[in-house]
Amino acid sequence: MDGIENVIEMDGVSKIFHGKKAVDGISFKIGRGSVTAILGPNGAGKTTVLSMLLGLKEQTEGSIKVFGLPPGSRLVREKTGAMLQEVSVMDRLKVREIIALIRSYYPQPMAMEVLLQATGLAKADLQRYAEKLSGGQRRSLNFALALAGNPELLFFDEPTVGMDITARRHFWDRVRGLAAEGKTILFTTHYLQEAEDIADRILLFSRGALVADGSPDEIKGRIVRQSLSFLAAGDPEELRGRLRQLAAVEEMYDKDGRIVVTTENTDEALRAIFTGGLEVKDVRIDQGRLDEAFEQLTIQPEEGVKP
Ligand SMILES: Nc1ncnc2c1ncn2[C@@H]1O[C@H](COP(=O)(O)OP(=O)(O)OP(=O)(O)O)[C@@H](O)[C@H]1O
Repeated sequence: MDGIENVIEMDGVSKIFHGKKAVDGISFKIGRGSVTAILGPNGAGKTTVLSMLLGLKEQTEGSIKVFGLPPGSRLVREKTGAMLQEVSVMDRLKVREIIALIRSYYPQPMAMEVLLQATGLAKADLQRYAEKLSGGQRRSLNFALALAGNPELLFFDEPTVGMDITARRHFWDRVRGLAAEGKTILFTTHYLQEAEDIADRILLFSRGALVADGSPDEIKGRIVRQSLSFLAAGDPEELRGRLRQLAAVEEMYDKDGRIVVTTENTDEALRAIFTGGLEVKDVRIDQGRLDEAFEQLTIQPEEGVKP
């Protein structure tokens, strides 16, 4: 242990490619033993952030520290493992030889038995040539290579793309096992459910910027507006006019023949509606979901027309 509490520190980091900002003034810290998801749509800058943290790309502005050191330093590399989107394994070598080679680079590699168990690679796969592996087996081999050095910090870039549901579940079960051992995990995904299910913290990226940072619940609580919907029991125009006067009502629109109002506090809005004697019927409360939050935060400006 090196006594460093924050495994990762990014401060005001930007990356410019040919005059275009792919990453725009990002700052965050990642504590030891946490499982963090970088969530965002295609092109949000997720892979670029991982590449900078791995020392594969240099930032244009800002400072990046991993274990208190510049990314890519030898000491950092010894403590880090990564599974990236580009799956390239060394052909003409057997799986056992590739793993042995990568293990040999590290001072305290993970024992072969443990490695097989942690990644789901079968013993029989070890004798096969990498080029003969199926897509799923190649993923397992890449997972094994990421773990070979028994790293403290693991990066996974969209790790479950192309995996079927069973493979995905097994993968995340194994990652949870690694997290339970105290490893720090940072992964990118554009699956909301995955981020919500796996991570204890979500960094939400949109167009290169960090637009929300918190636990899945905090993110929901912060940005998901609750809504009420109902039918008009009397004159709908009069009802709309009176709803506009209520402080608890933020926005109002029609959807599927119902009047919808958004509010920060459904209890207060309901109380105002009933104590004011507003004529409503068939009232429904919608708690809001993370998907809506995601859409709200990552919506492109040209699509950002309010309903
Ligand atoms: N080497 C490069 N040269 C020029 N532009 C780049 C380069 N790498 C990334 N970009 C641009 O930077 C932006 C962010 O890309 P990045 O790959 O980091 O996004 P991402 O969130 O990982 O997306 P995806 O989910 O599609 O992998 C994109 O607009 C992309 O076109």
